Amino acid sequence: MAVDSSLAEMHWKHDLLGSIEVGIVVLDKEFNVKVWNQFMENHSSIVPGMIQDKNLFEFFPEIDNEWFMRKAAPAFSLKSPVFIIWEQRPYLFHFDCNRPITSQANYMYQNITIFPLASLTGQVEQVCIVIYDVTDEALSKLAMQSLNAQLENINRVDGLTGLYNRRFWEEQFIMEYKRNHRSKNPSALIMLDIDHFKKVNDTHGHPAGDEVLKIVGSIIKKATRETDIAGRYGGDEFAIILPDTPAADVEFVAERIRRLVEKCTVVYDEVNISITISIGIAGFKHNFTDNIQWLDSADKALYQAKNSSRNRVILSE
Ligand SMILES: Nc1nc2c(ncn2[C@@H]2O[C@H](COP(=O)(O)OP(=O)(O)OP(=O)(O)O)[C@@H](O)[C@H]2O)c(=O)[nH]1
Repeated sequence: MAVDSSLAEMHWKHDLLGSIEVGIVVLDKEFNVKVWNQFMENHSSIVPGMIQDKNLFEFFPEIDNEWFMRKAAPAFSLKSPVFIIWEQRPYLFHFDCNRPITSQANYMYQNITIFPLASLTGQVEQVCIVIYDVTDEALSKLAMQSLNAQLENINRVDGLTGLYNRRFWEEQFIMEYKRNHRSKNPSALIMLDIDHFKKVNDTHGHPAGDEVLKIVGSIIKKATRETDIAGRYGGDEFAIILPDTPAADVEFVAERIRRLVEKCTVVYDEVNISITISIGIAGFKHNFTDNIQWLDSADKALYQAKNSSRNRVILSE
């Protein structure tokens, strides 16, 4: 018996649309659904009979329709395909991610292509949207980005105190020095050193000394602004850049840190350890010829503080 050829064609088209692992949706100019394949049915639980000839946005209110219509416009008017990658928008249809429970994805990441479908007259009355599930690719790229960010952070941060390490702090200091030459608002530099720290180590042990360093680091973090650049310069010495800050304000910050350290008691192995710090401050001067001069000024002020009974803040001339 001869099979009607158009019926046979319909049959294989149906099979084809049903078996491919991408979403296929055909829309007319009013964004009414003309084709809805098995992939779309499986992920949305909407069968073709329910959505056929209905407006897409009524079924998917989460789609930003203005944005989507703007994106699809070139497919209708210029007859050119449009690509939307997951980095631009993670998904068009909010479908669950069918990965194992251990997966971090809360939804299916999607790449989208919108193809113009031209009629025999060359007019584009419909477009075909192809939805690719790119969850695995997206997750591995996001994991890689997060790993890189962690590595970058490890490279910048002192493991003990959580402040910037010396190398990164010095890079910032050089940039700040150059910026100050162009700026009208001078920044200031604080150098800070724990008093008689060797004695802390000798009396209570190195781990107790480490605890003291951690506490001083956390006090510095608490007492400074997010825009200030605080680093562990080495051993028990810390350095802080305070961008665009007048000397009087810097003295106030330094004094606050000094008092907080003086008031706090570090408890280690049930032993109370009291400490003090000495602080030197140097404001930026336009006659500095390199950044080391700025550092030396702050260091000299710190040395003066150490030499005048410690537990003091000295502002360089
Ligand atoms: N616990 C611990 N000690 C450190 C670390 N890095 C350096 N030190 C010690 O810090 C001490 C630094 O001492 P100094 O700054 O030279 O002298 P000080 O005893 O603090 O005396 P003044 O600075 O003159 O008040 C040395 O004993 C170092 O061994 C560290 O990461 N942890």
